[in-house]
Amino acid sequence: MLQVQQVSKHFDRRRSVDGINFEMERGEIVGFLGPNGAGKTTTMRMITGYLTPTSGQIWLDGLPMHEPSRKARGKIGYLPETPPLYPDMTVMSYLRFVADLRDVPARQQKLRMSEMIDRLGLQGRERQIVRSLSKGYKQRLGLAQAIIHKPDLLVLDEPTSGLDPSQIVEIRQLIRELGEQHTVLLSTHILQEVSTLCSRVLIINEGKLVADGPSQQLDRSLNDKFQVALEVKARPAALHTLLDSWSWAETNYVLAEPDEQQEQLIRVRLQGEDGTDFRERLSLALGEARIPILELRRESMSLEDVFLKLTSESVAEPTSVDVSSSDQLALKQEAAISSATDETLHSVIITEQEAGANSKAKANTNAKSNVDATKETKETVSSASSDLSNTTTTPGSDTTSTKMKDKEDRA
Ligand SMILES: Nc1ncnc2c1ncn2[C@@H]1O[C@H](COP(=O)(O)OP(=O)(O)OP(=O)(O)O)[C@@H](O)[C@H]1O
Repeated sequence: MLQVQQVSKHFDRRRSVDGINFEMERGEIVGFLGPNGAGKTTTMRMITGYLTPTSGQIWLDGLPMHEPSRKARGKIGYLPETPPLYPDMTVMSYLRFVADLRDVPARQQKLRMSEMIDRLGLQGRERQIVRSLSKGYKQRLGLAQAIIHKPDLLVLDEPTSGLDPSQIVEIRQLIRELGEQHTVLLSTHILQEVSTLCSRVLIINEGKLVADGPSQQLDRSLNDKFQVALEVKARPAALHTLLDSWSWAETNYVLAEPDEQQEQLIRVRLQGEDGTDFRERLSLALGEARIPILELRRESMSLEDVFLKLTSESVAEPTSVDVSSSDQLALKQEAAISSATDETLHSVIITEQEAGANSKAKANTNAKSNVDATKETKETVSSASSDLSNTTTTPGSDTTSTKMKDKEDRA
């Protein structure tokens, strides 16, 4: 339905959007994510025909949006970050005005306006002056103006930004309902919003598209091996011997006190050879060794982890399904390191069986700098969006001592 082909936008020679490509199918709800200044709004404004691309083409149902005709514009509904409302009009007079602008035939206008009132939950507010509406109701009216002409594609720029939690829930529900009849492109900083609303996610960073795929699949493509986080009570020495004897799970890291002979709480992250779930086997093996399990949970990257990873590094090509093994290695190191506290980073030794001795040394250095980069990005992103920072979690943050070993080192 929508084809964005090699689109760039330069402002004063600065590339705000840099050669992006993607397509959207009818009926999709696509989340458009990126840090502040990444180019989301600029891209959306080009798709809606409000900005002309410096280069590239945008096609909507075969009509060129890079040189939009009135007919092409009529196929799009757009809710910018600040809803385009006239504060001195009443709700009804504003809807009539927009219906006129959007070429809704005069004989259909009354019906269409009352449909908008019902659909957007604006009953009882028809005669209210727009200025006096709450932010949530202004957003509803903004959505009404975006769909009054029954567009095929709905483009929503941060539709829940600045709303209180109950208004966010209401607007999300409305978007979900709108998604049943419209194709939706939605930009947001709230990753949970993408998980709950969107079938697919696009991530843009510094004007370039760095990821495109179903949100679930993005997580898997960056994390294709089954991983578990485990907390047990054992003597580290005994646990190491047991872990070494398993061929079906590889130890990513172990967090334990230095005393190898002292029974203690130990945190372990294990990784299977592939995506097979080995939790049952693991619990049986630990039971047999009489090692009590205090916690066992599957570890996967959250959408937030994916977002932070992809926006904290420059990626030339969008990640859709595959990543290189070196990328996976860096990811594991980053994940392991981010589980340790700041105080414990100095004692971290990276474990990677598939990496050679040289790359191990390099990995160690990279891992530490990754921590700084990741922390910095997290700070940037969280200052940019309080919603994002609310969902940040780093397992193992209360650990007092970190020791990471691999089987080779111990041998
Ligand atoms: N009209 C303009 N003139 C000059 N620069 C612009 C203009 N519009 C956008 N930019 C620049 O383009 C870059 C991308 O901006 P854009 O608004 O698209 O980012 P965004 O991802 O929507 O950010 P945010 O999440 O903060 O809204 C920024 O560096 C911005 O300053």
